Amino acid sequence: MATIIETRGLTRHYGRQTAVDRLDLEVREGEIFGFLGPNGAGKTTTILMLLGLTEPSAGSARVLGHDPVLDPLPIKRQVGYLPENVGFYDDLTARENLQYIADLNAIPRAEAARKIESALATVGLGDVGDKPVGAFSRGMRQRLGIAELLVKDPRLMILDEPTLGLDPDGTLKMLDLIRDLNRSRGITVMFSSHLLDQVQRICHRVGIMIQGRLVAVGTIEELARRKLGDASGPSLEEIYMRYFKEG
Ligand SMILES: Nc1ncnc2c1ncn2[C@@H]1O[C@H](COP(=O)(O)OP(=O)(O)OP(=O)(O)O)[C@@H](O)[C@H]1O
Repeated sequence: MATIIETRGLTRHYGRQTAVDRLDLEVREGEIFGFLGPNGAGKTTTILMLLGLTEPSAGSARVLGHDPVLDPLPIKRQVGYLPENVGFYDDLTARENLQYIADLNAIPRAEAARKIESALATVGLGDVGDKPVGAFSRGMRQRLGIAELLVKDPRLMILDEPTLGLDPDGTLKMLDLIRDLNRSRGITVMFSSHLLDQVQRICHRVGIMIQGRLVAVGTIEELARRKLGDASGPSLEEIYMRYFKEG
């Protein structure tokens, strides 16, 4: 499987604080990778460095074969990024918001119209495409955020806490959507979360960040075996607590 994200010694300091500490990370094409860690672990900072939105203090990264510091444009073009707080124009409808994004990406009108219809249907917002986004629930806004990414036809989606603030139903819908997009379109997904059960539900592999350091990477089974000596028993929550406590 090809490597789609790779970092070597990736580091970011803020003043005296090290937000990301010599990170070696690999995400493979076709997988759903869960980037897990408590608040302040360095997940968002890592994501921003992968996208060329924040410069590393040391180390390097390659995303889809490009260096985010030297060559960020092809990354921005091919990666769909959902930030923790998605911004929309509240007085525009869902369709109009997506049209705006399509225009920004210079997608011809006829092609954009097709992509927008398909994206709205895929995320389950086909019926409310003409409603102003100001009236949308947080779950609907998050799904519209995914629709926005789909209009760009990304090879890779990087989602920062995509289920934050969603109720249980909204959370399930979002996770199912992520899994469907991965399965049916082969889109590689990296998503960050501090909610363990979610990651466990849909991720092929996970990485656990604690205080800027990646303390473990693997499938849930591998992590369970390594830390607890038993592949069948523990939940990710137990694994996470072990790593969290022991560092
Ligand atoms: N622009 C900044 N200036 C100063 N410190 C920052 C900045 N951005 C992040 N930090 C610090 O770096 C550390 C890592 O933050 P980061 O947002 O990457 O963590 P996170 O894992 O994404 O957490 P959360 O889930 O809360 O977003 C935190 O201690 C944070 O306070």
